[in-house]
Amino acid sequence: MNKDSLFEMIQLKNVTQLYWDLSVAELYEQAIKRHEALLSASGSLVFHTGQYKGRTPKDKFIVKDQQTTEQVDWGKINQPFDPLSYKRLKSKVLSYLQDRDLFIQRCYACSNPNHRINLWILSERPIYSLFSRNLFIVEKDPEKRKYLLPDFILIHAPGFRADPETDKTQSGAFIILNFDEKMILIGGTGYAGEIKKAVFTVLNFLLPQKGVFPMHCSANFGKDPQDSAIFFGLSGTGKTTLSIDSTRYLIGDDEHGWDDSGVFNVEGGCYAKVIRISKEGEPEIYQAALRFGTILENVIINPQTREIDFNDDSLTENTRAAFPIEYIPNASGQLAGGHPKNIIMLCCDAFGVLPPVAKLNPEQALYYFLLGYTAKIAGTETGIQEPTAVFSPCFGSPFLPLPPKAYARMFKEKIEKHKPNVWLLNTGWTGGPYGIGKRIALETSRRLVRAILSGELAKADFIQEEYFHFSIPQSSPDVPTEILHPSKSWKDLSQYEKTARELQALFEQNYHTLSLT
Ligand SMILES: Nc1ncnc2c1ncn2[C@@H]1O[C@H](COP(=O)(O)OP(=O)(O)O)[C@@H](O)[C@H]1O
Ligand SMILES: C=C(OP(=O)(O)O)C(=O)O
Ligand SMILES: [Mn+2]
Repeated sequence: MNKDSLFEMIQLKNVTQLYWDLSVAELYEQAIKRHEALLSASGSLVFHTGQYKGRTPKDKFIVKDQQTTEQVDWGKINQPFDPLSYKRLKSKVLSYLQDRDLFIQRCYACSNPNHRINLWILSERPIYSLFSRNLFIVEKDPEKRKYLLPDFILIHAPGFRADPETDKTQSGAFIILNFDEKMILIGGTGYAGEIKKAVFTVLNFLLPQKGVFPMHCSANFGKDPQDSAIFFGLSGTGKTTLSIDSTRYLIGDDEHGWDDSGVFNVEGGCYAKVIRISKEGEPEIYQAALRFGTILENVIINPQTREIDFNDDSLTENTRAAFPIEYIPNASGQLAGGHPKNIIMLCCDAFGVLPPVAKLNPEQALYYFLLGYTAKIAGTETGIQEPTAVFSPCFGSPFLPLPPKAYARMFKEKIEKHKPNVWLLNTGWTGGPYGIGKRIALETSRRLVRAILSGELAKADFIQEEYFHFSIPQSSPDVPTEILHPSKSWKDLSQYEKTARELQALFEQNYHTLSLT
């Protein structure tokens, strides 16, 4: 593909210079030269995203074409965009890109060759070219890379702002997926996570068409690549942190597919939260975050010494490190593993009602998969901070174009066929709700995960919990038994019973609002 055919394909005109597949060092130079980023004392590259420091689901749209009209679960999450407005906005973005430099990375998503999707990521800024290089999979052979034709093109113009009135967007920012044209248009937002999650959303539409189950989960395996485990969970529940473990080999930290041969990573890199990260708690991520090639997003850096301060949350809690998966010492190298023997559903329960670990029967597994529960701490406003329950069906509703039942059906088929053990793991509060109890120590969650994955925990004695009816182990290696059951860890038993009943009612209410027929 040469410059002219690219221009013809996406009607791009008068770009000053096109930079194809720049290397890490070249992208560093470009980003620094343009004052987009600062070199840290340890070698990573720090950049700040401006107004947007997290995803904005209300700015995301899917263009209504024949295929999407019929198949997409339209509503609050999947918002339609009309093809004519898309055409107009796209030409505005393309005129904005005139007389600018443009950085292109040719890479792909899905490590399984049968499901590979080639991507061209075009950005006006070199830092996002480096992000794409780090997060997606890069063809090692430069000759092959040169001839990589795109299945999807992503045009990224963070400096362009839409006018909601004329452009039919919700704000100056937009993430628009066009399946007919096989294009993704992102503008007005500098949060790098939008790039990877937009591609994931595309795959959540395309993979099911081939009978592949796409999952918002992390994955790793033990000594045997067939002994794989997956960890479902909403943002902040521990997918990245708990799947990166010195006793296991990492397949991936966020997005996977499951087909007849097992699980495979969609990506080739990690996007780890680094707020208050410690060398002791998360040694693998900590060292990766400091390395040459890693991008640190919205992390604070000393303007003179160029030392990084991971404790500084003055820009956001959502500070991130983006690096290739090889930066994790025990990355598996093959980005794939067998059919999961264990499935762990993570939640961060700020009500402190769910036990640190519970075993689920297949029916309960399907119920919790559809529910997609976690609970967060409400914004830091003055006064009391009440935990708020979040329900995100299939642990990823912002990324799922199809109705939840489409993914639930695949989940059910997979667990019926491969019969994994399914567990619920609360990485949130214990001994009481937020404000009274405390967050379960990362080390405790790690021990529980190791006991699950070694097969040890399945051998424990279990008791059935009275509100939720799942099975709680009576003991687990190296974990104090009294923390395993909330009715024992809470000081105020009647308060526990009241909160448990309330949460149970919330679960039922939410489950019934899902249309599953
Ligand atoms: N018990 C725990 N289990 C897992 N993570 C914990 C725990 N306690 C605190 N954390 C912190 O919570 C965050 C979990 O985030 P992360 O692993 O990035 O979630 P995800 O990948 O699901 O978005 C990390 O910053 C981690 O240090
Ligand atoms: C990148 C994201 O995913 P996660 O927090 O699950 O790692 C995100 O939600 O923006
Ligand atoms: Mn993550």
